[in-house]
Amino acid sequence: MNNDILKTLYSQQQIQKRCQQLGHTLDKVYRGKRPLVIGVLKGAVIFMTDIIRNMDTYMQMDFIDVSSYNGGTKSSGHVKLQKDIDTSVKGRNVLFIEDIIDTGRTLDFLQKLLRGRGAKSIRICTLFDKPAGRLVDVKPNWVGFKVPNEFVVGYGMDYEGYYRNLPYVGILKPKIYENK
Ligand SMILES: O=P(O)(O)OC[C@H]1O[C@H](OP(=O)(O)OP(=O)(O)O)[C@H](O)[C@@H]1O
Ligand code: HPA
Ligand SMILES: [Mg+2]
Repeated sequence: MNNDILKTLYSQQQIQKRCQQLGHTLDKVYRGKRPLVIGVLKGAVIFMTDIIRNMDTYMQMDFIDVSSYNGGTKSSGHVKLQKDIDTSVKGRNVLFIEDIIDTGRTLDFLQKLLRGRGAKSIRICTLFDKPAGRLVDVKPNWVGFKVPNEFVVGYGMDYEGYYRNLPYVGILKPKIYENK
């Protein structure tokens, strides 16, 4: 897999350090609020498991599965709900955990969905933010790192389902996805 990466953007060590910092910040914010922490499948799984272990806060977790890239490098423009959460969000403090916000479509869809179900508060923590990709106005409350307007993989982020298990994040060589 390493051979397919053009450039490393953030190392495993940098990511782990940032997870600790963000976890401690969220710990202070959510202490006593019993949040429902929702991971957005599949990309957020790796970050979710790292961040919550840096929080000494009573919380519950759930997962929602939406997809719009279908494994490729371009958003289809249509966010499809593949699997819903099992928990009621009415009156709950919801914290979304995401791997990346790019066009903003995924989180725009999810915020609207849970607002309609009566969540008390909805906040977003994303490890990566690609502001130059934004097509819909979504503002995360906490961001780990910014990434340039390139297709990035690793630490949960995929191309055709691969590379999620890379412990670091890098730019994928365009030759991997060109002529597809
Ligand atoms: O801001 P956006 O343009 O909506 O892009 C961000 C979303 O796209 C990716 O998910 P994807 O739909 O590829 O599903 P996956 O998490 O299963 O890879 C990523 O994990 C985010 O959830
Ligand atoms: O740059 C990206 N890489 C992987 N998945 C993504 N989903 C949105 N943007 C990206
Ligand atoms: Mg995702």
